[in-house]
Amino acid sequence: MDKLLIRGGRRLQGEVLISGAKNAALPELCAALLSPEPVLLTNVPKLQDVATTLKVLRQLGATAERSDTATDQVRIDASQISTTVAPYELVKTMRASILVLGPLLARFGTATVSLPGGCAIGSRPVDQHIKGLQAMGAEILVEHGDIKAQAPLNANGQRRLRGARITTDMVTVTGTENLLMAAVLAEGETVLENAAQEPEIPDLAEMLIAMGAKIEGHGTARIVIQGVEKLHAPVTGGVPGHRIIPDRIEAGTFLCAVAATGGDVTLKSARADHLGAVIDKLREAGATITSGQDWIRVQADARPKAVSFRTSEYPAFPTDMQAQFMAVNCVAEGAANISETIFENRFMHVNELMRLGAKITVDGHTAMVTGVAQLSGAAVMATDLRASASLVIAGLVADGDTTVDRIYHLDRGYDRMEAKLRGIGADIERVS
Ligand SMILES: CC(=O)N[C@H]1[C@@H](OP(=O)(O)OP(=O)(O)OC[C@H]2O[C@@H](n3ccc(=O)[nH]c3=O)[C@H](O)[C@@H]2O)O[C@H](CO)[C@@H](O)[C@@H]1O
Ligand SMILES: C=C(OP(=O)(O)O)C(=O)O
Repeated sequence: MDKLLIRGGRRLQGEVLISGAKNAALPELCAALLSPEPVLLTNVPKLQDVATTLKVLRQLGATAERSDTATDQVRIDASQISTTVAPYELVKTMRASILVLGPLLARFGTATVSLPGGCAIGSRPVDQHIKGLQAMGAEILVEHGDIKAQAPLNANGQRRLRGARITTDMVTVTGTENLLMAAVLAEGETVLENAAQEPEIPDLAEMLIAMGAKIEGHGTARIVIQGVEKLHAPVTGGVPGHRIIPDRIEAGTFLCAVAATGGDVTLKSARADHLGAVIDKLREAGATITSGQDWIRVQADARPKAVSFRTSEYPAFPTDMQAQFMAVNCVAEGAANISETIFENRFMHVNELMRLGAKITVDGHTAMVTGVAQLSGAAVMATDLRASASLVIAGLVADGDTTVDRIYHLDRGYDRMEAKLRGIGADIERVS
């Protein structure tokens, strides 16, 4: 199994190119199931989760291939689907496979998708996805670990979802995405209240609009969709395809790395307007951040100051940045509280950070971090995707060697992280 070996203490300097967003790529690859025409996506990150999604689409009978020449491009042809069943063997490897449920049910009137189950960060039920689809007339049976869904018969004897007004009990990102993708081909109007506003939602909506969907209010808590009969291949500004937005969490991770180690790094193809809460907190920590339309520069010369924060739905501080910012606080001057409000078990990185000498106590949903002047390198183990990133940041700033084991978690969501870090001066390598 691969590990990362990091020799800490290097200042980071230079430029990094940010990849397309994992959390936009996954629903958008699944959205290709909504059309019989081939869908081209560009700026698709090279991640294990993307490879898994392509496997899920191929298992359904679609062709889904990355271009050999333009390697950020993926083409999906879902004109010939052989099954509408997504089995446990695939779904268990990636929770986001649940995102095929809405598109399959909307276009084919039937879908069976294995229940994803929980993961290291929490129990993560999908009850809101199911309740929303039921409000659209779907009959849903959950048995033997599968969600078996069927759309109602309409006057023409076709199985087609019906538009509905749906208010989810909580803000759910993939729940909003699944219901949005279901609604675009439903009969009549759907109103999604309490919708998630994360930037990946408006990006998905823009892709669907480029395919002929009628959507308003995306990016707000109330999305209104008028269902259409069919969708075509996406065309953006007269050009075939849809370009995925930059990954705000990858960008935020690099910003935190520089805030912790010190340095001067410019992120290219990065959107500061998607990272408002994180940038505010990094400025509070003492970093200087400047930005343009598609770049962000971070300069950090002194030891960071500890900063308290609380995770919440967008536009507040993202839970997917909590672990990485905790790593910054671990080496900061002073003490800070971090409250996690989205997932019940997202402090798995704490014990590993403590192996590196961090001073952290956890009380329920709050971690209290007292910065230390120096972390010391050690062998640590990744427990989930962002926990892995926080251990890499801590390793970059620690004294001596750190090895991070189980980096398959990191590979799920970061595109060649160690190569990008090496490009800005980090001493980091992948070892077997
Ligand atoms: C692929 C993807 O985009 N993943 C992101 C998505 O995950 P994901 O979409 O799974 O997260 P949700 O927004 O759905 O979860 C928010 C909270 O709602 C709860 N919940 C959700 C749905 C439901 O039916 N019932 C329910 O109880 C969850 O357990 C959690 O406590 O948003 C999370 C919150 O920003 C991010 O951390 C993940 O990176
Ligand atoms: C929790 C995350 O992803 P997923 O929802 O795919 O597990 C993440 O990206 O931090």
